[in-house]
Amino acid sequence: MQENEPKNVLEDVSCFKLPDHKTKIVCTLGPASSSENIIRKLIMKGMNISRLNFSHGNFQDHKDVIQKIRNISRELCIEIAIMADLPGPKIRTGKLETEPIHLSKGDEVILTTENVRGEGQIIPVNYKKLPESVSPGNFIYLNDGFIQLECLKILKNNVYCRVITEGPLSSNKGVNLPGIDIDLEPVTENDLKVIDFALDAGVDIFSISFVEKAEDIEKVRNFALKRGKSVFLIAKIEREKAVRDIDRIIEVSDGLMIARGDMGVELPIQNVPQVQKELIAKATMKGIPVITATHMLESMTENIRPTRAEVTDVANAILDGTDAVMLSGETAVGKYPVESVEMMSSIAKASEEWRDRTRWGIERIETRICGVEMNIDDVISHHVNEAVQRLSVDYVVTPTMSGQTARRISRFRPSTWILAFSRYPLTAQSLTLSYGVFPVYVKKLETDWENTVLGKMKEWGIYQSGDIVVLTQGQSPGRPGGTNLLKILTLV
Ligand SMILES: Nc1ncnc2c1ncn2[C@@H]1O[C@H](COP(=O)(O)OP(=O)(O)OP(=O)(O)O)[C@@H](O)[C@H]1O
Ligand SMILES: CC(=O)C(=O)O
Ligand SMILES: [K+]
Ligand SMILES: [Mg+2]
Repeated sequence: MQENEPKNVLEDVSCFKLPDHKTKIVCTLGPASSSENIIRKLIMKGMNISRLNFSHGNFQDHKDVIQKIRNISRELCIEIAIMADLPGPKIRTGKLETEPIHLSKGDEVILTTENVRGEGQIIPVNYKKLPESVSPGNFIYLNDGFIQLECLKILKNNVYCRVITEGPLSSNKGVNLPGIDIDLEPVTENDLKVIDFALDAGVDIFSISFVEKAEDIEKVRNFALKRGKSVFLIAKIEREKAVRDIDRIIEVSDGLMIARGDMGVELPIQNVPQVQKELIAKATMKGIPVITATHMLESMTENIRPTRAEVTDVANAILDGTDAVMLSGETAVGKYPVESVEMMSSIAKASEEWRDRTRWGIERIETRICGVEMNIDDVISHHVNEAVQRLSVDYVVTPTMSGQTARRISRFRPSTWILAFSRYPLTAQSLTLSYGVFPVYVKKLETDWENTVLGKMKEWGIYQSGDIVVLTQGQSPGRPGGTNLLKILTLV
């Protein structure tokens, strides 16, 4: 395992603040959330991971935001991970002269691949092969599928369409051609440039858009390795191909994102909930974090209160077993970014309390994990979970190199916090994504790690005589995957 520079992680954490919920919250930062003031509030209200969508904004903007997040994270002493979301081969509309424009039912519009600004009925699109890819009768979707066009005819660089479903359109919105084979590699040249930039800025968590196969993930990992960096790679599942090849993709991914925005156009929209449930179950079994994304509190982009359906959607994703929930437009461009995170946190808290009480869905997870062949890590994590349920355990404490042990325990969604100590910055960073895990980066974690950890707990004032702590341990703390001991301590 490669050791990256600890640019992006709190060093020698001297404070300890457990949130009141264990579900992790990802916020997309954008124009509505790039000021220090808003970033500070988002962190205080529960953001764990900042997502920078490199489909928008420029490198300088992102660089400034990265610096601000780091400064404020240090000031508040709260670990925040930064995730760079790669643009991928997403086809988008170009720049419109005035925006938004309204496309009305029955209108005729022209999608052009020429390098022009959108005006009147002309809408530029950034995919040169559009005219040869579509045929009359095909449907083309704009803006996450909210606008539906039917292709009428193709003339040179122009695709003439009729508006079937109307709606507003702005610059740089997604164009989807479900069912049509598009000749674009999932990891583009532009993506590699973004990775280059992000690695230099100390970002090493990436979400890879429009993944189709395991090789897409490997391409990014190898690219980073050549630059001497370890990376944490989240496969964004938003294409039918990825859903079909999910088992191979999971094998090589460090995490999954259920990218429901594009998924809801690329797949029949009514299949999204089932895919969500299956992906969460698969990721949980594998012990990798899964993020449920897009439209979670969409109406809060404009309104201070969400709909009942949205609140229920967030709660249901948590009850399905998601590690993290994500906000997109709500925090990037919305009117109420801070209120949106606050709302997420309160839904998470209520859902988790109810689940801890009723054990809703938990037995299903346990049965699944214990129903197949178990390895040593599985057995240890299963017994940690047993201990948490039978004794009134105050903390689960685990030293971790790759993060595996902490993630395996987290799979059971225990009601106790898992304090995960690592001397690997990327491990500490990436554990911010896992349900119920509180990662701590420590510079030194040698054979006497138990004293280091208990010392930290004393320093934080959470060491109380009579507390029960479950510790896991490997015989050689330097080796990954070697956890083979479980210790139950009553602190004196
Ligand atoms: N850094 C940014 N600068 C400007 N606008 C942004 C930025 N990040 C997000 N947005 C805006 O917020 C909207 C929602 O964000 P989101 O991250 O879901 O992007 P998207 O373009 O819809 O799709 P995808 O996530 O598939 O790239 C975007 O459509 C865009 O208008
Ligand atoms: C997040 C994202 O890319 C989507 O939902 O499509
Ligand atoms: K993107
Ligand atoms: Mg997408």
